[in-house]
Amino acid sequence: MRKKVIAGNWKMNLTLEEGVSLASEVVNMAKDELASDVTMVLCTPAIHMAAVSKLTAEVASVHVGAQNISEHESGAYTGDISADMALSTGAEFVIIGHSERREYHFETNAQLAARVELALAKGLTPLFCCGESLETREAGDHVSFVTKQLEESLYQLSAEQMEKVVIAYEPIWAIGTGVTASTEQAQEMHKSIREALASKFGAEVAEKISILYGGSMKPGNAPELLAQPDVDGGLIGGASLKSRDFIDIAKSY
Ligand SMILES: O=C[C@H](O)COP(=O)(O)O
Repeated sequence: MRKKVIAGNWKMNLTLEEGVSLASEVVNMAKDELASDVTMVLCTPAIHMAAVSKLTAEVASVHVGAQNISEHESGAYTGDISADMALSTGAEFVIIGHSERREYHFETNAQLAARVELALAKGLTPLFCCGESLETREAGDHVSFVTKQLEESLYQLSAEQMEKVVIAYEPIWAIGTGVTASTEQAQEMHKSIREALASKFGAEVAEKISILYGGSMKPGNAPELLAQPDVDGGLIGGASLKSRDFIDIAKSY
């Protein structure tokens, strides 16, 4: 049975006070309403993580994640945060390779490979993001593009390491646009990702890996997306900033 993961990516939103208030609402609703087999993750801005971790400690199903870590352990990297720093706040997950970081910070697949390895070595669960642009999809190259992202950032891992990674497929054209991938588009890509992982790491490993969908997921479209056989959860941006919507998505299973 694959882990069901509903992760919220707050991106660069909310003051510390607003973030604590949102996390508190999510924790209280999760306590009252959420099935125990759903893992929720709040990927907050770095400065919120310690305070939010204190709140999530009250409920076993809600965890904190960082939105990024450096591939360096420590040193003169102004503005970056290390895996150890994230861990010291109570974070257990980390988003690696979000398309916004790939685009605005020019992160490369090789750099992301190093971050995934460091996260695993330190005991953080990587939420590894992949996904194609509209141009790539319209050219019909989406499967090969995403497969290349996996090859260049994950194929150096051992099967034992790979089992600990969570993948998030986020078509760039669906992020923050209100346009969601159709259930067929999502399932096609999730199945392709699982097949690629099976051919590299073996079917048994691939079957254990949770593959999340991200891109305009909302309470209205979550049930049909989450019902797809290879969709094991969601990485949610905008709708994770509203406690009611976020919890309702998690209840869609
Ligand atoms: O990390 C989350 C994704 O970028 C999805 O964002 P969105 O739900 O606002 O489209």
